[in-house]
Amino acid sequence: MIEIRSVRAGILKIPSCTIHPGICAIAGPNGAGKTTFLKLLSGILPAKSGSVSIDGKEPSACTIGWVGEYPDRNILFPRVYDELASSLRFTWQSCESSDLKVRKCAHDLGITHLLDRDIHGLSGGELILVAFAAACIASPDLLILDETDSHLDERFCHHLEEFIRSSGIRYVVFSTHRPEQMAIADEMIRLVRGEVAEHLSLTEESDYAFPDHLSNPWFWRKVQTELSKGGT
Ligand SMILES: Nc1ncnc2c1ncn2[C@@H]1O[C@H](COP(=O)(O)OP(=O)(O)OP(=O)(O)O)[C@@H](O)[C@H]1O
Repeated sequence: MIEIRSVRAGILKIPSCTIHPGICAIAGPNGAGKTTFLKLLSGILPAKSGSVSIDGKEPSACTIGWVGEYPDRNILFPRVYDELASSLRFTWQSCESSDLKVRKCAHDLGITHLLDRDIHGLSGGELILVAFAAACIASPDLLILDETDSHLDERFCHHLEEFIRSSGIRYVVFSTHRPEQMAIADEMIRLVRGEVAEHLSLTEESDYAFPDHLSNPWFWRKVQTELSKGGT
């Protein structure tokens, strides 16, 4: 579990919050504290008081993958292939093993055609996919996606859940403004002015009342289920 206890950090005031293994969506209006919350989980932002632990360890002792809205700021290598292989370079694995991992991940994400491209010529969405692949290849304990979906098309967003679930990454926490994206999560936390206004499971329908069906993650869950069955 990810346990947050009596935390104050930046705008955040969180008495207690537990995130379970799986996919967790962070929702809330602009300035509510979503990115701050993600920084807290990743250890980038230390808590002024209280504690954060991931399976009993401090975030700094865990492998954290972070993909932001503008990943070009964190990309180190000019060629896509080298960026994807970067996290494997110092892990004592053979070049063959590292090459296989890079090519499998690129294949699974549908970005094999980008492997020899220069990072600087990529579109915003392609950059996100490359940063996402590089983060996943490192097998993080926690993968954080901060509003990455704002650059991604519907086809990829739909594919994202399948990829994440087959990746074996224990915790994925992402922020989004899109209810149809929240629908891929197992649980959702809604922040308002730095506080947890709601924290609910999306695997069991509750009596939570979303104002209308288009802002209701369960509505989108049903749409996705129908689409995956080939319905209309
Ligand atoms: N380094 C900082 N120094 C001062 N204030 C900050 C800092 N980082 C964030 N804030 C403030 O904390 C609040 C929450 O910011 P945060 O980026 O976490 O919001 P958010 O929910 O991710 O917003 P958005 O949906 O607009 O991206 C905002 O009012 C922001 O101005």
